[in-house]
Amino acid sequence: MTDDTNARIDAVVKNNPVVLFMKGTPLFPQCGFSSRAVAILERLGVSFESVDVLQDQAIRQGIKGYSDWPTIPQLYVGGEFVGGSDIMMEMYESGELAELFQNAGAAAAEAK
Ligand SMILES: N[C@@H](CCC(=O)N[C@@H](CS)C(=O)NCC(=O)O)C(=O)O
Repeated sequence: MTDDTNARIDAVVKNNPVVLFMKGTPLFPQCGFSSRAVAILERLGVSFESVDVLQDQAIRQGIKGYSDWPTIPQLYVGGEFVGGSDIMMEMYESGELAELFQNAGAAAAEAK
């Protein structure tokens, strides 16, 4: 991955509380895994920034090296990699994902 791609990914991840790297857009996901990730976030009522990796091959490949995770979608909360759609689903079902967003929200509120 080039330094430029790494810097672009880093900026999106660090400057947005919740970011989903996905295929397609939340309105028109282009893959079942991305669609599932969007559905989980929408179910939790979380507002998020999305990045369509199909629009940028450098980001599509670069994000895998950035997180050391081989697939898309990828969820980042508070600058940290959380996981793909399987992990999101497990965390959603256990309540862990809702808790993560609550804690992230509390941290953002405290920082103000
Ligand atoms: N277990 C993963 C599966 C995701 C997956 O298999 N993604 C594939 C198809 S969308 C992928 O990213 N392949 C590499 C690529 O398309 O660059 C998850 O739950 O997120």
